[in-house]
Amino acid sequence: MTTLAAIDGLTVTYRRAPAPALSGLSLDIEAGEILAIIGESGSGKSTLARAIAGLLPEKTTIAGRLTWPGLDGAPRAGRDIGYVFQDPGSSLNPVLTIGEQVGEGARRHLGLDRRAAVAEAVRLLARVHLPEPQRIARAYPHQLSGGQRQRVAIAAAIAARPRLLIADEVTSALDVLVQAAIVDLLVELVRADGMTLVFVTHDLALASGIADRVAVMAEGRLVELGPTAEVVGAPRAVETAALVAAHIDLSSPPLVGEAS
Ligand SMILES: Nc1ncnc2c1ncn2[C@@H]1O[C@H](COP(=O)(O)OP(=O)(O)OP(=O)(O)O)[C@@H](O)[C@H]1O
Ligand code: NI
Repeated sequence: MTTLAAIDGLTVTYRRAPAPALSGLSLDIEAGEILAIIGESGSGKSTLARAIAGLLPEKTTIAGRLTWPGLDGAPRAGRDIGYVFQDPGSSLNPVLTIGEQVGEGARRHLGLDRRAAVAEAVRLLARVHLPEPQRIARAYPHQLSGGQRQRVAIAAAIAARPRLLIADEVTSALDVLVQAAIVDLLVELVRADGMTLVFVTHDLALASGIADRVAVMAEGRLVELGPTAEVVGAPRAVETAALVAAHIDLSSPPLVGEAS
């Protein structure tokens, strides 16, 4: 297996924060894997995701190393890494058409002219299974449902054909059926293109349904990392065990690795 990104001793302290949000975190991301990052609210999942993508705010103190053995050099923002946020309403520009914003990445990074970029946008909108992609390309974000907007955000994130896609709680604002469809879409896209997916969620069931490996975070530290079935079936960290137990208490569908 090729290592796409190697994180070594990463410590992140936000400006004026009393304590680091990430403390000495080490983790390799393998090329082509689906890696889920789970943990309670405030455990540092989004901080890790943003650190990997180079999206931490200015004046954040960052120590440790992040290297990219799987890339030719440092990743280019928006090109080598695609990022999908929780709320597509805030990541999409309300005054640009869907086609303009999805085509923008292709125009900038793949050197397409305006016409070609619009055609590429329509192709991408079809890839994320939006009905009538030609019509949607001419629409504005407010004319779409939340699930459709999230599909648009995914199309925009993959427009420059990134090696790594980071999805941070991309389904938590959606209802359950739409959640499942969006997760299926992400898996379909990363498998088809050989992309690597970092899937951030507080939902262990959602993570265990798709991930090759699961990383469990607590209080800014990595407390467990392993193949999904092992982590879920035989948790070693108390924090993982608590997440599994909380899931069973909710009597949701069985997790991977549980006896049914
Ligand atoms: N921009 C920021 N400035 C200061 N502190 C921050 C900032 N963003 C996050 N934090 C703090 O860093 C810690 C980790 O937050 P982070 O958002 O990474 O957690 P998370 O696991 O993604 O949580 P959630 O599940 O709620 O999204 C928390 O204590 C949070 O309050
Ligand atoms: Ni978060």
